Amino acid sequence: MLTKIRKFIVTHQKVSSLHLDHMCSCRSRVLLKGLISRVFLGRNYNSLPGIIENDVKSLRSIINPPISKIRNIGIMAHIDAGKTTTTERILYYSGYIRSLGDVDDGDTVTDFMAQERERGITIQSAAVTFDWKGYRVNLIDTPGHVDFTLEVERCLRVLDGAVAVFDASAGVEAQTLTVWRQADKHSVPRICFLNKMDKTGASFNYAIESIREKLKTKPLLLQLPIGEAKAFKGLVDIVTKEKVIWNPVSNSNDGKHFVREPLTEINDPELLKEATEARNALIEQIADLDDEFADLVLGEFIENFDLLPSEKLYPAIRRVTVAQKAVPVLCGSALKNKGIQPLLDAITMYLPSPDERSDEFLERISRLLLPFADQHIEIPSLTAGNIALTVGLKQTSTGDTIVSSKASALAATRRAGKNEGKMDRKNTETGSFLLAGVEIPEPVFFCTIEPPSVAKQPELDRALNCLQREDPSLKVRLDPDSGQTILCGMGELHIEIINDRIKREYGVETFLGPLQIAYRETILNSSRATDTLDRTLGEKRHLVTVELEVRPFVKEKSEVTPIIEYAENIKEELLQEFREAIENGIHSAYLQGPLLGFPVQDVAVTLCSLTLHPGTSTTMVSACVSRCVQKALKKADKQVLEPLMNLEVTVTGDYLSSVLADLAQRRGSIQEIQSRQDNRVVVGSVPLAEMMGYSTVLRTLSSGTATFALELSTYQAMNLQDQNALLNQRRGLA
Ligand SMILES: Nc1nc2c(ncn2[C@@H]2O[C@H](COP(=O)(O)OP(=O)(O)OP(=O)(O)O)[C@@H](O)[C@H]2O)c(=O)[nH]1
Repeated sequence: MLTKIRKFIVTHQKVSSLHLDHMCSCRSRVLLKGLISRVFLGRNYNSLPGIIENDVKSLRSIINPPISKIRNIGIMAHIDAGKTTTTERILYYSGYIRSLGDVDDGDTVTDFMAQERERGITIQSAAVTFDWKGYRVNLIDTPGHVDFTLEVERCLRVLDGAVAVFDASAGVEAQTLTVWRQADKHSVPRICFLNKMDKTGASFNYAIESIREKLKTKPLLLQLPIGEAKAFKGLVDIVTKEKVIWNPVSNSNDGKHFVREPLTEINDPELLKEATEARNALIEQIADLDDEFADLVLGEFIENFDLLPSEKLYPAIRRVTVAQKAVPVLCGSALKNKGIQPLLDAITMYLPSPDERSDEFLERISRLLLPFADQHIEIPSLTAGNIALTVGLKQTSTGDTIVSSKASALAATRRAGKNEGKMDRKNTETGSFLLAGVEIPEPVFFCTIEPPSVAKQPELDRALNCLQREDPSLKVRLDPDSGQTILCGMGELHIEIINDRIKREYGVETFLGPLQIAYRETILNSSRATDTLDRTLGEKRHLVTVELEVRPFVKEKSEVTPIIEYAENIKEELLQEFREAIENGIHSAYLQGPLLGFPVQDVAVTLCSLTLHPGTSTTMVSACVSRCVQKALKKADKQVLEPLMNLEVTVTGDYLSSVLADLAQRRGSIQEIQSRQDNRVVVGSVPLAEMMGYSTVLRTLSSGTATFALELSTYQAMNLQDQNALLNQRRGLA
């Protein structure tokens, strides 16, 4: 059997991120993407007016941050929108300068050329590096003047994200349009910052409208201003429904201090109403752009968006931002020191790291090693026919084939075909140049696994992720009801070893729940159901009606993959567009059976009819089909299936009878008893549920002489009595 087709491009030592060397030194050298360009910045922070050496925070506060914690960001805008002032505030709040510079006084950090200071404008791109909440940010302040567009373009080529600064009283100005197009050309994800909210004439709504109209982009409103122009006081965070107010105790107005407070019905009824409406609109907007988020919203939160936690919104905002489907919009006043810290948070939360900007099918090999038992020797290259190890692959799992490019895989396939002289046409497809992957047996045991504290959950997730890629027979899933992490493995020992490795190799103490059997479910007769889903999300109406039938379908080899059939009256065009969505819906319904929530098998589905309102999303079709399948399954007579194991016990003759007697009590059936030299080999089958702790019992029965092997044979129907006992036990009745 061939594994899933996955191809990766392997690039050796590809430099895809922006490396900033010795940023604090006199002539900082910036190594740009692909080592193509070099920009020399004549800049000495330590000689700035008002800044003495000790004022500058060490850039080593995060040593070698992981690539996921790096942000290479540009700051771009029309002339005078306030980039330099914003950058100055950023450096101040992140601790790299102790006093605030002012473009009007000519003492900012980034405008360091004499001409820049004299004219109060930015000409050359200046790069600064700072750390913010565990992230390393390399930020380039680009010129806003139309004469220096080339400089902007030079920067954009190497940036992974950008902040576009606007004058909130002017909205989108000419140069912003030009820079925006350049950023489009280089596919740079962006965040908008509506600056100068304190200025007379500042208008949040006007600026948003002009972003929508002129930049032809979808603004994601993440904040609302509290007051405008002279009345500008602070912000409402729409995601968390909190108000953010700067300088609460007003002995200092440098903006370092601010408070975040939840909006309440008593203190801020108007703001709370506005924030709730804006949050609901934001949720609808993101659901329209991101299927994963739409699934979440439609599944759990459609009745009440207030229940959707902020933690679920952040990753979705990030995804649509990185995919450039929409642009988060924040606001503030750099000059009046308001709104900069949330902007910094947004940069780290929503803009991509260098590795996220590379091709999604790109995998980097950092080192090649030759194995000598437990010693490894690093080698520069490897020729065909050899075996070596590599480290650091992030997206590859056991069983995948890695190729340097589609073209090289095709060429290799053709060459192989020529040599063998018998390749058929089908085999000249790239996909056929795959090594046979590993056949992964279905896990039969599962148990919950928990870290010692919630804070350790990410470490546990990381460990499980790595272990799963190494060992595809280990499966990890989340229990949709309890939210617990579930480990599924091949046996007691397998799960024990995994648990032990998590402790030793990843340093996470874990707690395992009791080991449980992975049952399956099926139905005994056919049943029909109809379901309709009618939702309006944003401006779109999604309306779908499905009618389908489920029926028992036993194949020679039972498996969970559903058999799907379509009634003849379903139009071919409809199927072409929605087949995948329908099948995804059926698959997801099969994952949780109607009796105990175990996977469903041996059931065929016939889609009898499908009617759709034009524009209905595929996610809605999936959701409706899934719900309808579950409804139909629930109506049928149901049956639990239990794993039946092939068993071989090797035992000396004197213990044979006690082993057989014990197996009889375990609902075992014996097929034959073979003789192997002095030993007897008992071959039979037994339900897995009866084999918990069998190794200890067998050891006692045979004084430690017998051994046994177990392997999944099939899933068989439980008899009614055992099934009822199991159902009662599961429902807490026994
Ligand atoms: N009222 C108000 N004025 C601001 C704000 N931010 C910047 N300014 C003023 O706007 C003018 C331009 O600010 P800069 O920070 O130099 O703008 P820039 O975008 O870097 O300009 P270039 O480098 O020339 O492209 C200066 O006079 C600032 O004091 C703000 O939030 N509110």
